[in-house]
Amino acid sequence: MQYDVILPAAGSGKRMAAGHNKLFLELRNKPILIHTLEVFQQDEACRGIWLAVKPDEKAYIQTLLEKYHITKVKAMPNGGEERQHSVVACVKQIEDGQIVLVHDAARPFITIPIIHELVEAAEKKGAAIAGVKAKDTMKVVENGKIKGTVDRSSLWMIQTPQAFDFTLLKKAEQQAETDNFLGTDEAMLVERLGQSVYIVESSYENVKITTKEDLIFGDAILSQRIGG
Ligand SMILES: Nc1ccn([C@@H]2O[C@H](COP(=O)(O)OP(=O)(O)OP(=O)(O)O)[C@@H](O)[C@H]2O)c(=O)n1
Ligand SMILES: C[C@](O)(CO)[C@H](O)COP(=O)(O)O
Repeated sequence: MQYDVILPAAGSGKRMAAGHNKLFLELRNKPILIHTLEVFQQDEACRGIWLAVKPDEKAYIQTLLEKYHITKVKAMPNGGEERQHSVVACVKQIEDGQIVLVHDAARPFITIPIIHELVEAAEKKGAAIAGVKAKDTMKVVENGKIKGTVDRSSLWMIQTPQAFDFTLLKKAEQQAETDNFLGTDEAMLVERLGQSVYIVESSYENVKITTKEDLIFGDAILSQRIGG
């Protein structure tokens, strides 16, 4: 069970408003980006890491890779305007992928058992994504008015990693480019091909560091894991 992982890390962190790439913020004295990279560096099933970065951040990231002995990064292509474009930039660099995962570099708390469940599911079914069951009631709102409530029993909050047969992922990205379609995750691109995508139940700890409150939650997760 081998896989490659694409880590889009070329965002602007607007919602974090840190004044720089939020992935350079530290949790327990270590950059968020490194926390994420270390999971895949340590996973023997991970063949290679493909990291989409901002051109002007490449040199700094290279120093981080050397400092933390991250040796699996195969390429650091320039990210794009949208997350999807950053993922495509990595897809174009992978030559002989079989199972490829796409994982937000901003999700540092993913664990190897969940990764392996996703890889196994993608090997069997072609596409599998991480998610957790919705905990809040979800409603459709238009102009400040509730238009309806979505049945929560079938609602999941979707995360990454998202694992794919590489041929399928490439086909989905190519079709999206042809159609000028922009999705918020890669699963959307595969779904629109009519391909079934399967869920693997993940953890509520697998948060995406997006706003400042997530840093508080993230520190608490690390404290619990380290026992500190
Ligand atoms: N053009 C982009 C946008 C996002 N990302 C990456 O995709 C992941 C998830 O995106 P998000 O959490 O939205 O990060 P940002 O786009 O940086 O945040 P914001 O939307 O608040 O600006 C992050 O690891 C981010 O670095 C990327 O590689 N290229
Ligand atoms: C891919 C994702 O993490 C699934 O929930 C999410 O859609 C990314 O959204 P973002 O706005 O690009 O962070």
